[in-house]
Amino acid sequence: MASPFTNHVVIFPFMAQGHILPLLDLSKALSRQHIKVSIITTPGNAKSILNYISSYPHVYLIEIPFPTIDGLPKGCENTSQLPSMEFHLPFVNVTKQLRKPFQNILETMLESQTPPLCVISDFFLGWTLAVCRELGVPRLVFHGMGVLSMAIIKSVWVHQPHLKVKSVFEPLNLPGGEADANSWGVVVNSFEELERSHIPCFESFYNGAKAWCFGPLYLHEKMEDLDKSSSSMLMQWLVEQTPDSVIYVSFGTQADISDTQLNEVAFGLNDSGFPFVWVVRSKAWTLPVGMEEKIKGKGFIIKEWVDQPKILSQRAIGGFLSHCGWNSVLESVSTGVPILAWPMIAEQSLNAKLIVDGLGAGVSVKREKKCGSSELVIVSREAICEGVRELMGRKGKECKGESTSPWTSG
Ligand SMILES: O=c1ccn([C@@H]2O[C@H](COP(=O)(O)OP(=O)(O)O[C@H]3O[C@H](CO)[C@@H](O)[C@H](O)[C@H]3O)[C@@H](O)[C@H]2O)c(=O)[nH]1
Repeated sequence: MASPFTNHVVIFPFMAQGHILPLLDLSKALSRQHIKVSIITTPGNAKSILNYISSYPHVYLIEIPFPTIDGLPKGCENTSQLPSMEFHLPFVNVTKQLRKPFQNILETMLESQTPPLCVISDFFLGWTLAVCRELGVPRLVFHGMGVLSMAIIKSVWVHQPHLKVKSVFEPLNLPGGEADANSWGVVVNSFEELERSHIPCFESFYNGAKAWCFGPLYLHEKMEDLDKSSSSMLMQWLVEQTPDSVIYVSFGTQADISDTQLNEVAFGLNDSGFPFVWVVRSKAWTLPVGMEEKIKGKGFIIKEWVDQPKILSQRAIGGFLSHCGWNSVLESVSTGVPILAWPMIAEQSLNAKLIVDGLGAGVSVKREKKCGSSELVIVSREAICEGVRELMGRKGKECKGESTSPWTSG
C-alpha cells in the first residue's frame, strides 16, 4: 500500500513552553500538508503536547525519559517548573544525556519505510547536530527568538564588541561570522515583513544555511481551534467590555518575580483605573489585603493556563503589559495590540527595543532599582500606573496608527 505521507520530519523541542508551542504549531502545519511529523519529548511534557496534537492524524509522539537533576524533584521536566532561574543551566546541560536515546530513535527511523527528511531541533539541544551529521540527516536549528535578537546575540558572542567600548553609552559595532553554523538551515518564528532587513546579517553567521521565516507560527492554527475557549467566563466578560478598554498582563513562563514586585503590579494596575486581565504564574502569591474587594468586577487574576492569542484577539484588549518574550511579541504585533514593554530576562530587552524604537508599537515601563533589601522592586506601582495610562491613552492610539489630533478626529 502506498504511504499516506509525502515525507517525514522529526521535531525535537527544548522543554520550555515558549519553545514547545511554536514547534507544535509548525507540526500541525506540516501535518496538514500530509507530512508525517514525529515529535520527540519526555513523559512529563507528553501529556500537554498530546492535548494540542490529538486531532492531527500525521503527528506522532515519541517519549524518552528525562534524566534526573540533583536538587530538583522528580517529574520536573519543563523550565516552567524550575523553582528558580539558577536551575536553567543545569537543566540545559542534563539534556545532553538524551543523546544516546535520540541516536537510537534516528537509527531505527532510517531503517524504516519512512526515513526522516530532516530533523528540526532546538538550539538548546545543540548536541543533536553531531548525531544528525553522523547519520547523514540534515538538521535545521530552531531558536524560538526573532531574527534581530539572534543576530545581535551571535555577533556579541563572536566579536565581543562590549569589551572594546569605554562606556555603556558608546554604540557597539556588530559585524558577522560564528558556530552553530553547520546546521543545514534555521527555522525562524518570524516573518519577513517584520525583520527582512536583519536576515542577511543573521545568515552571515552560518556556513550557507538559509533562515526560513515561517512565523508567526501560532497563526498556522485553524481559527476553529482557537475558538475552543470562547465560552469561558473570562471570554464572556471580555465580549461585554468597551473596545480597547482592557489591559492584558502576562510575564511568560520563565521569569521569577518576587511577591513584593507582584504586589506593586497589583497596586499599579488598580491605581490606573483600567480594567485588566492578569495571568500570574506564581501559585503561592496572593493579593495584598483588601485588594480583592477593590478589583472586583474590573480585574481578572488568573493562575491557570489561558489561550493568550485568543485573549489578545478580543476587541476589548487595548494594550499588553508584557515581558516581551518573542512569542508574546508576535502575538501582540499580529493582533495589533500595543505593548507596555517590561523586559526581564534573556533577549527580552532586545525585543522591547524592536517594539518601542524599531516598530513604534509600544512604550517602555519606567524602571527603578531599590536593591537595599532582599525584596527587589524593579518597577514601582507609580511607574506601572503611569505606563498603563500612557499605553491605554494617546500613546497607544499613536502606536496603532490612529490619529489623536483634535483636527482630524470625527
Ligand atoms: O497562560 C498562558 C501563558 C502563556 N501562554 C503562551 O505561552 C507562550 C509564552 O512565550 P513567550 O511570550 O515567548 O514567553 P516565555 O515562555 O517566557 O519565553 C521564553 O522563550 C522565548 C522564545 O525563545 C524567549 O523569547 C523568551 O525570552 C523566553 O523567556 C506564548 O505563546 C503565550 O501565548 C499561553 O498561551 N497561556
